[in-house]
Amino acid sequence: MDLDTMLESLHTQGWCVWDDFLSANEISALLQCLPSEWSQAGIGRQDAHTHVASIRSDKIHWLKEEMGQPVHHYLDKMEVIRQAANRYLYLGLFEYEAHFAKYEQGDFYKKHRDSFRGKANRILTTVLYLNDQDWQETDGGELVIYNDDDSFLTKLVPKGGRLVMFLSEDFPHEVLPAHRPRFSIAGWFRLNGVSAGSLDIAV
Ligand SMILES: O=C(O)CCC(=O)C(=O)O
Ligand SMILES: [Fe+2]
Repeated sequence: MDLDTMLESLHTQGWCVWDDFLSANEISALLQCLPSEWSQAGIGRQDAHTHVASIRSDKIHWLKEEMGQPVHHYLDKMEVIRQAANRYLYLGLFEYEAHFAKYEQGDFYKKHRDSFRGKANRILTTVLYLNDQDWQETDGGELVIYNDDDSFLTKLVPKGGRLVMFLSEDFPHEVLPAHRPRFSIAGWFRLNGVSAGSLDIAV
């Protein structure tokens, strides 16, 4: 996979898988940047963090440039993707927000969409896996992606260096319970969220 193939896949099918997007060395450098403190993940931006536990049990920590050179390097690569997606797919992506996610044994994220039609804000979802290369199906934690009509599309093991991207509105997806600790960076390219006259920009 390269940038052109990625753009072509996003254009024709709305999703793509880029294996070895980062090398094993780049992944271990990112793992050195993992935070020591994690927050229980929420659902939705305005959500009061209620009823969350039945839907997702992962823990997250938002990425910041200051977290170190490997994070900086990752965000630089995402910036290249943002500009390419805007230039060739006219997606109008304005910014990128991303968090580390930690799924401990048994953790899951039930089927959901990352964005809802009409509230277009998150446009393009990215998930980069920070696990070993040899993650097996028996280790659980697969990402299952569905079509817009909820029919099964594909099931992907979260092996290290793999980058998955899909249009946030169009693909319901879920994370099956992990049988061993599972680390990732989940991110979203967003529009400049001017809604109801108020600016909604990730900080
Ligand atoms: O970790 C994954 O494979 C997907 C995570 C996800 O769906 C999310 O954070 O919204
Ligand atoms: Fe998601």
